Amino acid sequence: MKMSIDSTVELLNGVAMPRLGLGVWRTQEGEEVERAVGAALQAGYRSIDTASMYGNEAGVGRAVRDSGVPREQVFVTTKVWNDQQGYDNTLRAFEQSAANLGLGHVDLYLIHWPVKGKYKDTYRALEELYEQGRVRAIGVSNFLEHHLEDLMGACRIKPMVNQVEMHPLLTRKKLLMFCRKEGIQLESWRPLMQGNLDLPLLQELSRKYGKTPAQIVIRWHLQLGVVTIPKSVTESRIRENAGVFDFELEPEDMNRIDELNENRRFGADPDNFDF
Ligand SMILES: NC(=O)C1=CN([C@@H]2O[C@H](COP(=O)(O)OP(=O)(O)OC[C@H]3O[C@@H](n4cnc5c(N)ncnc54)[C@H](OP(=O)(O)O)[C@@H]3O)[C@@H](O)[C@H]2O)C=CC1
Ligand SMILES: O=C(O)C(=O)[C@@H](O)[C@H](O)C(=O)CO
Repeated sequence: MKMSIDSTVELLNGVAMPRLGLGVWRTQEGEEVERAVGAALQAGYRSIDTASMYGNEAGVGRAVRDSGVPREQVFVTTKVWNDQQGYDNTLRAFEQSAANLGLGHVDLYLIHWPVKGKYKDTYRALEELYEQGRVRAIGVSNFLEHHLEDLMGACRIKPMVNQVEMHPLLTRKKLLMFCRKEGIQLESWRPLMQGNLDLPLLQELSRKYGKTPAQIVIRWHLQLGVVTIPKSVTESRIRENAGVFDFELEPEDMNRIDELNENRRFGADPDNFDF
């Protein structure tokens, strides 16, 4: 029998978060981001992942407002950038992001990267915003186990989400287990390896299931219980990437994809970044 997957996961505080969202990194502010977000909402997406660093929060907000989809049905994530961290700076950065978006509350507010010496103060500001009802959920991004342990030793409200680089060449099994044990929802960025999908196994599975390599990879994330946010500005691909709820990868194929792991990052190492 086909494994059916709900369209949302329940976060630690009971808030429902869509399992699939549209990522908008390097999607230009203005027409490009408005078109992409509009196409995604029309295709059934109900989650958009932006960040103050992406420079397109205003376009995301306009596209959501103009879509005709009720605000409460759309889950919008944004993130505090590295040079905005610290308690007071983060509260200010949030006001700017909220004004850019123009959507009232923010659904999920994340610390973008674990800036040493600052992320605990930054997180205190996120707790404050959560308690004030300005954000429906809070969490982190690019946190390794040691960052999470350090933060959880100091915070009052457990992070609800950890958004990290994850894909078939970087499977993050230990971190995934750790987050599952803690009830922290893992969310994968760069899920499609930036479009580098021409691996022989993905081509083979594409033929076997009658699905594209991108759909095979997105389905692998979903069957692992990971929330994912593939990016595209191409309408046909935006629709394609949402066509992942009508088939199921067999357990042995899930394992074969797991075995592609090379611990290979396309992005920065959270223990060694400088931006
Ligand atoms: N928290 C963090 O630090 C980070 C978060 N992110 C988030 O994660 C999102 C996704 O990651 P991202 O780095 O954008 O990379 P992805 O792995 O999502 O890949 C995006 C690339 O793949 C292409 N693509 C999309 N769909 C398909 C398809 N069906 N077939 C072939 N190619 C396809 C896109 O092209 P095209 O657009 O031309 O269609 C684009 O070039 C970001 O947009 C951002 O929201 C990303 C990096 C870091
Ligand atoms: O896209 C993001 O959210 C990121 O944080 C990264 O792309 C990061 O900015 C980076 O890779 C810088 O080179």
